[in-house]
Amino acid sequence: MSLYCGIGCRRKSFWYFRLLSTYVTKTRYLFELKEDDDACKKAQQTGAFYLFHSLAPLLQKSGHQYQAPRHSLLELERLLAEFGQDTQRIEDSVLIGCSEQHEAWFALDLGLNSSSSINASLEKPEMETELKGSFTELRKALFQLNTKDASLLTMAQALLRWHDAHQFCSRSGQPTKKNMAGSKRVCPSSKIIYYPQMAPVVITLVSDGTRCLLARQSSFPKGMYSALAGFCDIGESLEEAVRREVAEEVGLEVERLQYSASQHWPFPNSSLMIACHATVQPGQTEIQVNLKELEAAGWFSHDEVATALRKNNPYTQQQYGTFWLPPKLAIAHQLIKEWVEKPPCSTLPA
Ligand SMILES: NC(=O)c1ccc[n+]([C@@H]2O[C@H](COP(=O)([O-])OP(=O)(O)OC[C@H]3O[C@@H](n4cnc5c(N)ncnc54)[C@H](O)[C@@H]3O)[C@@H](O)[C@H]2O)c1
Ligand SMILES: [Mg+2]
Repeated sequence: MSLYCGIGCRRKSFWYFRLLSTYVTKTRYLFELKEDDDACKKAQQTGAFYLFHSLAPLLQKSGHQYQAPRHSLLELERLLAEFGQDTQRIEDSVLIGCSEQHEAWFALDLGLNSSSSINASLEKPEMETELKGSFTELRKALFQLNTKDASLLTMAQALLRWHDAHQFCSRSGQPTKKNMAGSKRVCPSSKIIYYPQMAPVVITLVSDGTRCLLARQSSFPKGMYSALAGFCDIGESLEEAVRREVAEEVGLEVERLQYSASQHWPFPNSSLMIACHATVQPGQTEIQVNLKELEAAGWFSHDEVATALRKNNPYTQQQYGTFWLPPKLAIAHQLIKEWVEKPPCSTLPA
């Protein structure tokens, strides 16, 4: 529908403007902060900082949940001063988002070696006491965070990790310099601009019409089965990557494919998970597991998967070693849930 309504629908266009404007102005504001170092530095004055130490976010435990506290620039400056550190270190922070009221959010790692300050890693236990929290490995805490914090922290960690790993130009060998927001790094010598990257990964739930195929790697927690996943090769389309991965890992040829959703996944590095449903012909379901990639794979009935989804509690099932599925936050869970609620034989085009 056009946004340029006549007088007759003034009320409607007003609401459209209101609905769009919050998101659009927020997006434009973030774009400005990425492009303009001065504007970004100014945004730090009224912004909020999420703290990390060697890529582990500062978290506070409340019951079974974790929360990520935020600190103002003033609090951060006070903290650094208290530990005898240079406030120049704040320039290492990266922009990770903003509120609807345009309070900019930044992430800063106090443990990684700083490029803008001569100070090495700050003392972790003292910091934790002072900050009334603990720097917790994200892999351990991810599933006990709310969705908003989980998404912000995984993005922040990925960006901080990328900066830490791209301090030098691969052409000139000279140090690269990050822009204020951390949306790129530039080599002053070769003039090459480096942008943060993530690797595309396909994740596919294969079905034969009545059953779905689940597999596990030896590195998975005991008893956990998931959909088939694999990194895209360079030059491959999404469809080619799915076809190749399924053939490589279980020796099957998929014939129909349906895109479901995507997700940023931080482990072990930054990946863009692209989730799909795929089918094989009912007569061509014999699995040949590639043991270099997988520990086991098998067909599971609708009832088995529906029961596992209902009971899914990684904390208890890991202990008893029963068959269980990835937790809610993982896109594999969403893909499996989608199949249980609407098996793909009824959703895929003929
Ligand atoms: N979010 C989810 O629900 C979910 C579920 C399953 C897997 N995953 C993620 O998907 C990713 C890929 O799955 P996989 O391990 O089965 O992949 P895979 O089947 O492609 O096998 C991994 C191997 O691929 C090679 N490889 C090729 N390109 C690579 C790259 N850019 N980075 C790292 N290795 C590369 C390496 O040899 C590596 O050992 C994993 O990182 C895993 O964490 C996420
Ligand atoms: Mg794989």
